[in-house]
Amino acid sequence: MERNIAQIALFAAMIAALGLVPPITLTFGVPITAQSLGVMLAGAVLGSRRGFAAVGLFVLLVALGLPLLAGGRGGLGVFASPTVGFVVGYPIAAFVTGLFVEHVRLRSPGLTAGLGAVVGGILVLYLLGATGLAYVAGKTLIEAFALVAAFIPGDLLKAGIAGMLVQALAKVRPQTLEWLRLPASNGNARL
Ligand SMILES: O=C(O)CCCC[C@@H]1SC[C@@H]2NC(=O)N[C@@H]21
Repeated sequence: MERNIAQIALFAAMIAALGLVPPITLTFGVPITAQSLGVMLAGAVLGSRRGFAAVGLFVLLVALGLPLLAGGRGGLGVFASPTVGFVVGYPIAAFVTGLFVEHVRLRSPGLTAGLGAVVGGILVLYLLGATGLAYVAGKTLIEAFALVAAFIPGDLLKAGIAGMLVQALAKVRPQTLEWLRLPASNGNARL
């Protein structure tokens, strides 16, 4: 229990720390940010429920006004900005990444985590992010998807980094990755 709380707090703090990397804001008001790497890692390392809790805690602190988003932003105004779908989608992206690693077995933990990050941290997050962007900026969903496609190369790189970090963690501290111990007979797909 205490260990869970400590890990959840640690990952929320890590996402906040990644906000210190200066963002590059694109013309449509959504930045390239290192924080989405933290979201991928939270799901890939902690799994679905604890990953959701860690990222949810981070988003709650932002909503309460702490300037934890890249560039020192925070407060309820964020939820009326072009990034609303991404911020609301962060915990869901971590949850889906976690679900993936808990239920799919690939050749290595790193590959499982990397692909989980692509599914949760790119596919699901972009779906929510583009929906929010379309709503706030008065664009069609197709137009919003065309805009957020600009993030794909950077986010594929982040998913690769998440996979490599999880692979290293699986070697030096496998007990951290609780999902590694889930039995294959537990409905897990082996690919
Ligand atoms: O700081 C915010 O208000 C949220 C920014 C969301 C940015 C999204 S996350 C997925 C994609 N990859 C990036 O680097 N930026 C966008």
